[in-house]
Amino acid sequence: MKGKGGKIVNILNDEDLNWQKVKIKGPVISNDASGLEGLIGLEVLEDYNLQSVLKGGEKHKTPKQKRKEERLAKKELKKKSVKPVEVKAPEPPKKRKVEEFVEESANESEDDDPKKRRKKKQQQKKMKKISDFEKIENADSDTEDEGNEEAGRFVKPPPPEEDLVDMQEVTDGWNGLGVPEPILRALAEKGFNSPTEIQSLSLPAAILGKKDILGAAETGSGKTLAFGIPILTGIMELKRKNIRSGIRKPNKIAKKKNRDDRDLTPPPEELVEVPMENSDSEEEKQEEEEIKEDEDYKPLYAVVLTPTRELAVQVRDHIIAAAKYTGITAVAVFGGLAQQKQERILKKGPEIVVATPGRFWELLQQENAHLSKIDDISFLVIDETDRMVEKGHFEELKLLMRRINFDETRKQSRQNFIFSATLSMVHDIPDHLHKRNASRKNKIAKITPGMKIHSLIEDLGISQPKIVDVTRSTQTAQTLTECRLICSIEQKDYYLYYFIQRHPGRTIVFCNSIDCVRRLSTLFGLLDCHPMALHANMMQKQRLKNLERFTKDDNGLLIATDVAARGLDIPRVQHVIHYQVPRTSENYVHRSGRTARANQNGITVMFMDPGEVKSYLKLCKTLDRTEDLPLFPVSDRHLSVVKERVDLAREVDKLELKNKRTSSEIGWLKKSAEEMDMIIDGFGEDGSDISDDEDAFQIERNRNTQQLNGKRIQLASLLQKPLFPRGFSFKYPTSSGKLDIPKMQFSEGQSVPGDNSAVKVLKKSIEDLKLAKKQRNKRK
Ligand SMILES: Nc1ncnc2c1ncn2[C@@H]1O[C@H](COP(=O)(O)OP(=O)(O)OP(=O)(O)O)[C@@H](O)[C@H]1O
Repeated sequence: MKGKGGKIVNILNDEDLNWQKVKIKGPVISNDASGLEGLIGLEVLEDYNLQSVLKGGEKHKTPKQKRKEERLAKKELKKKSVKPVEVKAPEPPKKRKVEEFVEESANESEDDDPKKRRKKKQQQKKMKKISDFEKIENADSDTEDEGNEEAGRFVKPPPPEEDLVDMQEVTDGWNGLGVPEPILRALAEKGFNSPTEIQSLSLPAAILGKKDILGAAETGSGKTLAFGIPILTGIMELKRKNIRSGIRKPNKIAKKKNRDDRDLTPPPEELVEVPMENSDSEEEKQEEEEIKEDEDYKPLYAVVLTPTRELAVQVRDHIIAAAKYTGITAVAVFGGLAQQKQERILKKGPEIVVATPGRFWELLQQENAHLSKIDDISFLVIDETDRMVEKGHFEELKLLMRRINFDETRKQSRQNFIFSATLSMVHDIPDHLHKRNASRKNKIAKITPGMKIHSLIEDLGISQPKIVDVTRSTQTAQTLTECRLICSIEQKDYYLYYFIQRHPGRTIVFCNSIDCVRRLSTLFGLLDCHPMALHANMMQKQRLKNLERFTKDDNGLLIATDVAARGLDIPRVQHVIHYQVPRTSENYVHRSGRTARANQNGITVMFMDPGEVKSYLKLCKTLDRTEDLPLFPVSDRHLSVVKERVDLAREVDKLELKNKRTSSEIGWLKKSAEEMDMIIDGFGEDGSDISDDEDAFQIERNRNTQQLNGKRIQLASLLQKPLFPRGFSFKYPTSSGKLDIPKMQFSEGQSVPGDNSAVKVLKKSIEDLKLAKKQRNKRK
């Protein structure tokens, strides 16, 4: 219907449409105060296209009006419980059926029979799960489309049909966990046919139940994807629903608490809204800008915090691999790299940020626009949590938690993931407290795993998480073989060289200090073992480079501090050597966990000198070990050759150091002489050496150099000879005193046969010892 002179006239084009005049009783020009003043006639239009009417109308609305109308429409729809009409591709009949069933069942009046009622409820629950899963599946295609429109880099052609069939077979093991198809596709590509234990227990609670997860599982058991998959699934869901944040609804208590808090605490000054008197056009302009900003808004959905930089890079890579077909972006932000570069990366608005807490907090303090959205994140992960909450280590984490937990509603609508291999590990009361306990009434009790977990939940402000603890009482991976090697401090270098030569393979050596890493790196460099160092005082670029080189070398040797102990997932690490007994049981578990990952075999050898026995016993107690770790067998016959080489390398190292010192002393002398305008013995007026024979410094330097060169040549010729000659048989002393001689055949150019691994050698030696013991007992 239109009135002449009304706005609607402009909306519809008179020439195209079939307007019909309406006969009105009485005068055509109304002037009778009946509310129709100015009306000169009526026309109706019955045959029209609603879309064009709406579109035409939209043109004339201010953004404010539009938003108001949208709000009203939504309210109206809510009242009527009608879903908003979306232009959708027709859904496959099966999926529609499931949803209809759920809705129908919900609307049906309840049956009188309680048994039937229960059965129906269970059925509804089951169908709801399937429906949720299918909704997520549907979301994938939506998300991909969004990605396609937003950025060309996310455009992915649909997989060919035969691929889909194959993929379904491959990913059968993931059924019923709520993992959407694009993620399944990426998992299939990686050959992950079924979930690991921690994944299958956490995924349904996280994806379908939207629960906080507190997960503890052995090292290398796939914890990264146990939080990575639910986060990616959740982001896909939020994107599909066009929701910026809040994966779950906050409860009423949270809302009330928030209201109460707000009533009690005055808002910070910067949050006080100052009413502005804007003219209409100014307001409209502002709103238009707001809308534009809205369109450009890139939400930060998830933040993952890790204790080390290398781990941040690795977690990002794992997430990116799983997100390959989702269009979701993830970046890593950590200290030691150019801040500007990281700011540039953040400007692109990645949906997931993996970070170390220090750099994250630093950027937040500088009001980085993207990271400031942390208040609105939907997912928070604290990886290696027990390490992250250690006193004095991560003050920034506490500050971050205080900030994001300030708003109770947001806190409640955020999903949290707390993971570590040693989350529930507890320690005995220290000796000094034991003594104090004896004289006290109020005794200090040992903390239980439950208490530890509870205190973590309290510290981090997490609500009723699902606790998934699948760690074994021994805390280490099932496929890990553990042993020790007793020797003096002096002998440790010999045994390390022996081990590396005798058992080639990717090896990580852990030390308790940076100095020790440096010394060993130099020594084993001289012994041609090509070690890579990793410690906190290295340049970050070098750290990453060394790690990369190590990863590429099948016989790589990494010498590191505990900075490499947690989380690093380097494929096919065969040996982990604790050059010193680790300071904590947690460090032992995490260091050892760099091998025997993802059900692969691996061995860990702890070198211990007599001074370390006490630490070793403490470690055994915490790790619930009732028996000593077995001793790793070493063939003493070859230690003399090993010793000769290592000693020579040590001498070369010493001489090199001496030479460097002499050179720097000469340099310092020259510089001082120049500054004081002096001529000193042994140098000409221009500071040049005048005679090598006359100057004491020069004489010493020359002698050193000669000696050094001689030793270098000697070492080089030794290193050219095979350490274990061809046809050599290893002999290990047994407890009976007899020598056990394993039969081995060495091929040309191969010092140790491939199948003679450290694990096998140890197992064989354990069997032999058992046999010898049996025989001894028989004789008795
Ligand atoms: N479902 C799966 N099937 C096969 N391999 C998997 C699966 N999930 C993860 N993995 C692989 O297992 C390895 C270990 O995973 P991840 O690094 O997540 O272990 P983790 O439990 O976090 O170990 P840590 O405690 O040392 O940090 C990785 O190489 C990962 O790609």
